[in-house]
Amino acid sequence: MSTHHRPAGNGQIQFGVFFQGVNHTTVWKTPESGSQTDFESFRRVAQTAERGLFSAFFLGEGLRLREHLGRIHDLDVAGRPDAQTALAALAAVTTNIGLVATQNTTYNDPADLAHRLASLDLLSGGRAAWNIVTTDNAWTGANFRRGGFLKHEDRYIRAEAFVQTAKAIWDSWADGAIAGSRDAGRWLEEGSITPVRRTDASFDVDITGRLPRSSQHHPVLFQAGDSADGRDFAVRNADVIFSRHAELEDAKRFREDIVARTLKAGRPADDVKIFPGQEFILGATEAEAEEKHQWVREQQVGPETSIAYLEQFWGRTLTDYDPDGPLPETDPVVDVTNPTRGNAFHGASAKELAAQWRAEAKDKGQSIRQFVAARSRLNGRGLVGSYDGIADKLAEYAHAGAVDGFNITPWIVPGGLDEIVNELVPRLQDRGVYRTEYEGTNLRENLGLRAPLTRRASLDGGLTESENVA
Ligand SMILES: Cc1cc2nc3c(=O)[nH]c(=O)nc-3n(C[C@H](O)[C@H](O)[C@H](O)COP(=O)(O)O)c2cc1C
Repeated sequence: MSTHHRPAGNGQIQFGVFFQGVNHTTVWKTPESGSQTDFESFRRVAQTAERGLFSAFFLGEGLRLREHLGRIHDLDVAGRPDAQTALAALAAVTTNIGLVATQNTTYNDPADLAHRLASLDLLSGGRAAWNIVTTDNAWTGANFRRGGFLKHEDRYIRAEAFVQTAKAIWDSWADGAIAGSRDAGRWLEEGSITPVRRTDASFDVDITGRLPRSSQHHPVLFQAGDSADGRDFAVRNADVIFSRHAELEDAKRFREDIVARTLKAGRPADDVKIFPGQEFILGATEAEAEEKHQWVREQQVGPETSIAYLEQFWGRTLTDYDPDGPLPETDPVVDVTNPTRGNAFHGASAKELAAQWRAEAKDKGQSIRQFVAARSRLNGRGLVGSYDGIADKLAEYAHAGAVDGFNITPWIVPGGLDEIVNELVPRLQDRGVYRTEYEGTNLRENLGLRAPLTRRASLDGGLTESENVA
């Protein structure tokens, strides 16, 4: 792949916060841990993020409780409030931070979702964003009699049609749709709302948008999904990618791939921003951070969690195995690891994977628990170090143009951002790689985005020359 592009980043790092709600990557069992359903947790994280000039507060989505071997998974917290409801409440107690709702295109309907997102956008003063996902959990499909679980390729076909329809709904009100004067007799200018009629394999709709535009025209579009289909979908539709590629060299490779795809899609090289998820474990010194790191890993991967992790791949209960002993010698009872059950090894041979892991753990002298702690995806992504060391590291990311920001996954809620905002942010500002105030009044401006794709021709007469440079 070509490497001649100038870095797509602008030499700055922004932060978002990913309030995970449910996941074993948040430590929920210490006295400092809050509740994942208490509004106070959301409020405190969002307001701390805003004090730290974060661009976005981000919520995931799960439409059904997580399941494991046919049971509800409850080794960590279960249940979380609807993202848009939580964000609407947060809009009232924040003023600048963007409010990002993860919502899937497989089980929702465009007319309904587009309206709810536009409502959040208007009511928050142009701060809403939609993180578009397709959802890979088959168990979610069981909730729905209609539009149940879809094959991977079909999910992206539906996603494309879904997003095009949502955009058409958002664009259906002309800029001057509302009559300027109360004496005009009618509230709306004649012909100012264009009906949306679309019939394709996924939808058959005939609707009109129900709201005028917000100051950022329509919600900002994030995307999370890492396959080739997912990446191509992102460069056709999204403003920002929420990626898994946080480690520096991996982030650079991912950026290159996305820049190439973005140019191919006819967009300027820097048009799609990249925010990988990232965990920060900080301390005043390296030694302090390392000690905290060990503690956090022990909390995240308890004995039962480490067994449950392996069970996903073995396809059977392994509770008779000692978490402090070696990996099971028996082979998995499934042939292929099943991507629809929520793990990350799509289609790998379960037996081969087990043999590989057994050898790896033996080689390193690791117990089940140590192996899983080392393997847990966030381990590869965690940045561990002193305040100054991590600030230097992030400046390196900024100068390399590897990312536009990080979506921080706090390992504890609600206090997990305090140290980042109090200690790390000022050091980044000293290094000139972090904002000292919000630049704009809406999320699109604060992320440094151009106008929405559907609005560019009408605003600019097409892409300007500077937008076209690669
Ligand atoms: C960083 C990241 C975060 C995600 N968050 C969610 C989520 O909150 N809810 C959800 O249903 N899917 C989520 N997904 C999964 C996507 O919906 C998608 O189904 C999955 O990545 C498979 O698509 P892919 O094959 O293109 O990667 C996330 C994916 C990524 C990469």
